[in-house]
Amino acid sequence: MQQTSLDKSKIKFLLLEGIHPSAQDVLRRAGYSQIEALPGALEGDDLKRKLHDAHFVGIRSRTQLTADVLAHAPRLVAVGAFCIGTNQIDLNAARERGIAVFNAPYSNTRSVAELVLAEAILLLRGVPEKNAVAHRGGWLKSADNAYEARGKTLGIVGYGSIGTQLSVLAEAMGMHVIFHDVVNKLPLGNAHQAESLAALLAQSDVVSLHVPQLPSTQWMIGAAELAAMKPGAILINASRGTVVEIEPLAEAIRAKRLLGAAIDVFPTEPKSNKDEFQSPLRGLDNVILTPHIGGSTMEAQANIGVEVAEKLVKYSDNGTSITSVNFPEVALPAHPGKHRILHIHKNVPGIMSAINQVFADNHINIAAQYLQTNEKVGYVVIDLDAQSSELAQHELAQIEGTIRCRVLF
Ligand SMILES: NC(=O)C1=CN([C@@H]2O[C@H](COP(=O)(O)OP(=O)(O)OC[C@H]3O[C@@H](n4cnc5c(N)ncnc54)[C@H](O)[C@@H]3O)[C@@H](O)[C@H]2O)C=CC1
Ligand SMILES: O=C(O)CCC(=O)C(=O)O
Repeated sequence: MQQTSLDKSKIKFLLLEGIHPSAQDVLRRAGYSQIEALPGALEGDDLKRKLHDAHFVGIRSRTQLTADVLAHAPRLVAVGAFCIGTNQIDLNAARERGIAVFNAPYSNTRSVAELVLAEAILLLRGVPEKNAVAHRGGWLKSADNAYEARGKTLGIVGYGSIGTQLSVLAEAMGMHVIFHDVVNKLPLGNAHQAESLAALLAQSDVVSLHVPQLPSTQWMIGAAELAAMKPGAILINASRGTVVEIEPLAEAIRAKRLLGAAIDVFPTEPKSNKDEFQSPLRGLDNVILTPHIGGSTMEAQANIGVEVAEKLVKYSDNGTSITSVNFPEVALPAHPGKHRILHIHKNVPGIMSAINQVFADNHINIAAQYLQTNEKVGYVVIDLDAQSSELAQHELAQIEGTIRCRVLF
């Protein structure tokens, strides 16, 4: 169980994976000075060593925060995922340790949608292959297998933030849009929901995947699904590398059953820009291979830096956990003149009564109290007079089921 009450000068932020400097600007403006920013991801013992005394860590998609890694981060209060996906973090393990996780659910949406649309147009025209041939000194002037996007059907799998943004852009280009989602979604514009994934695959000239990494999306496009696509169709994956089986895709391209593909995410991705990228798709001219840069634009990265850093600052400064992906969400007002206790506990019967008993037994007046729970964890925030906070924190920390107890001044 962690008991903490630190002033800002002692709070350590570790920012990995080249997070945009806008994040540091936000943290410094908020009064935090202990910030270590590294350009790459860390793993294994290097990651554990760095996390040992960090209170906050910022990562992107590469750093794996497993249960084992989190167990080596005794002071960690919150994680900032400076991206959309949070599959690289064991969210349950974090929650059970009282570690809140925040992300940026919308800041790179547009960047992904624009890239995908551009790839669809280039692939429909066979540009990647013509470009590769020209680089080798050839000249592939031909209209064979070159098509306009206008009038073609785009099938979007996963009609969430990116899928819907892409849908609007594609319709503006004159494409027909159909989509498949596990949830019934309001279609934008003239798009409509396909009856099933199979129906979408059978009708689409371009299939683009925008689902999260989940057990249910693992290998959702394999040999059978590729065979169910229209002959000469195009596949685009800028979601997660676990969604598409790469060998059957390479085979479908080699056999010219599919016209082309654009793949931004891979089952195994190099750990850094210095490592070799290995894939059966290498050398296939009509496959666009990009190094997981769907969200990597200056605009998106600067916005993400600000958005996630602001969430970490709010959580650190006053306990606000709104938009956390694994934690009860509490929006808290400022607490001028009061100390604030943040008590994170297992959501078990009787624990709130034990907490309130501490205040009754010690005659401590509660100025304000906020409670939010989810299935596993409760998060109670209590404002009280400064002279009582040390005693209250000490007593609250003894309650069975306490995960973490922090005081803010
Ligand atoms: N390549 C890159 O750099 C980036 C990749 N991403 C990836 O894109 C994913 C999607 O992002 P958003 O659109 O913001 O997420 P979102 O959560 O807004 O949308 C995902 C949609 O997929 C649907 N879905 C879930 N399971 C499904 C299934 N089995 N079949 C069909 N639909 C299913 C959901 O109902 C939801 O509508 C992220 O989870 C992330 O992994 C996101 C940003 C950048
Ligand atoms: O920019 C990154 O590092 C990861 C982008 C991504 O995949 C996401 O936002 O989920």
